[in-house]
Amino acid sequence: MSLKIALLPGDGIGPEVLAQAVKCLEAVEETFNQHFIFKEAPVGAIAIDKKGKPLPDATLKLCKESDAVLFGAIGDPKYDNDPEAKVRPEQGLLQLRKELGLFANIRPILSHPTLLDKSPLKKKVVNGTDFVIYRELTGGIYFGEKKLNEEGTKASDLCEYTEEEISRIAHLAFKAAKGRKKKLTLIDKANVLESSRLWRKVVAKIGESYPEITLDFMFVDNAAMQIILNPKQFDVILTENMFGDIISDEGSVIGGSIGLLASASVGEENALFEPIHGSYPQAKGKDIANPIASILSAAMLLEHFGLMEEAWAVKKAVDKSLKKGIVTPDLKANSQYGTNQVGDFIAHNIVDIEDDFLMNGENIDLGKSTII
Ligand SMILES: NC(=O)C1=CN([C@@H]2O[C@H](COP(=O)(O)OP(=O)(O)OC[C@H]3O[C@@H](n4cnc5c(N)ncnc54)[C@H](O)[C@@H]3O)[C@@H](O)[C@H]2O)C=CC1
Ligand SMILES: CC(C)CC(=O)C(=O)O
Ligand SMILES: [Mg+2]
Repeated sequence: MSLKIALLPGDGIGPEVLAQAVKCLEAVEETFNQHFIFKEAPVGAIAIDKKGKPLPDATLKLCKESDAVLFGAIGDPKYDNDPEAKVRPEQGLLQLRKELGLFANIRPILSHPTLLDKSPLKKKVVNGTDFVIYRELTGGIYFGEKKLNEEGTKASDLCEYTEEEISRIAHLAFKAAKGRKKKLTLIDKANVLESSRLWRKVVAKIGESYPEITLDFMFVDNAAMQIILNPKQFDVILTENMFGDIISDEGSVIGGSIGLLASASVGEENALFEPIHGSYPQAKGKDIANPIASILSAAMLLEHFGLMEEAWAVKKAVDKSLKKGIVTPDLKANSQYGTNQVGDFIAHNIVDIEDDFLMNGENIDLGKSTII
């Protein structure tokens, strides 16, 4: 298979972690005889500096012409610390999601057996956690009308949803639940927000056509507590844009580091893969950022195109780095391994699935994920 992949490194640690994902895809090319055509383009703060806007036209064009986008991260303190800034790196990512129609952001949250002591939560609480968040990505408060009065003393952001926007992601989430533990939890704030009441109504109606799925509802404030008290109760979580953003960072505490969590953003025609973390500017250029979230995002890209053996090989190599302790300092204080070394180790361990089977006699189950 030949795939055109747009690489958008972005800002901060984005370029460093994305480079490790590319190394792994190059190892997949060599090992499995696949062909990837990589083309790179600026986005975020670097694009504002170079081209005057966070999503230059040529970057958007490249993404539209590619089979998939592999994204690093965007964001820079010079904008975060300037409330008056007229243009912001984050607008580039939001515009890209909208333009590509990426309405569903899929964020798997898993505990890893060798990392149970990395979570501040009790081992018995996190052990066996395996849920996935379906976060609506192109609607809600991040995209609603923004207002600031002339005096600069009153501001508002509108949260709007249509039945259609809710329904298309709800169907994806119900279908995902069918292949999992058959439970779907809608997280909302329907006791207060009109938009959440529409979510409940639409999702309950759609649930009638998925009778095998147990549907329940949870208010987001309670959910924020339940995710760290009893994460194993969840299977598929469906939620709106901002709630999904917040609870997924919270969920990363279960796995031991946000530097492990990958995501896929999908729509009717396009797909983008990115870590859930941001540009972690404090770590830029220090070779300490965990590249695994980016590498596992590349594995999700492979899965998206049905390259299951290839994705499995990447995840297996990630597993090996975790088991052997070849990890960045977020997972092992004073670790001697940096972003690049971890990336090299994982890339070198992407081996042909048949060889691995013969060497280790392992019972390989391609349908079962290790980290993602
Ligand atoms: N998708 C994106 O590109 C996103 C961009 N951002 C932007 O990123 C910038 C920084 O935002 P923050 O709130 O500090 O979030 P962040 O996710 O960049 O960092 C928060 C904390 O998470 C940890 N962390 C993040 N990535 C890591 C990695 N790969 N390895 C190890 N530890 C890691 C670090 O402890 C860091 O202090 C802002 O400008 C923000 O707007 C934030 C979230 C998502
Ligand atoms: C920076 C935001 C636009 C995005 C974000 O925090 C996320 O998608 O997790
Ligand atoms: Mg976020």
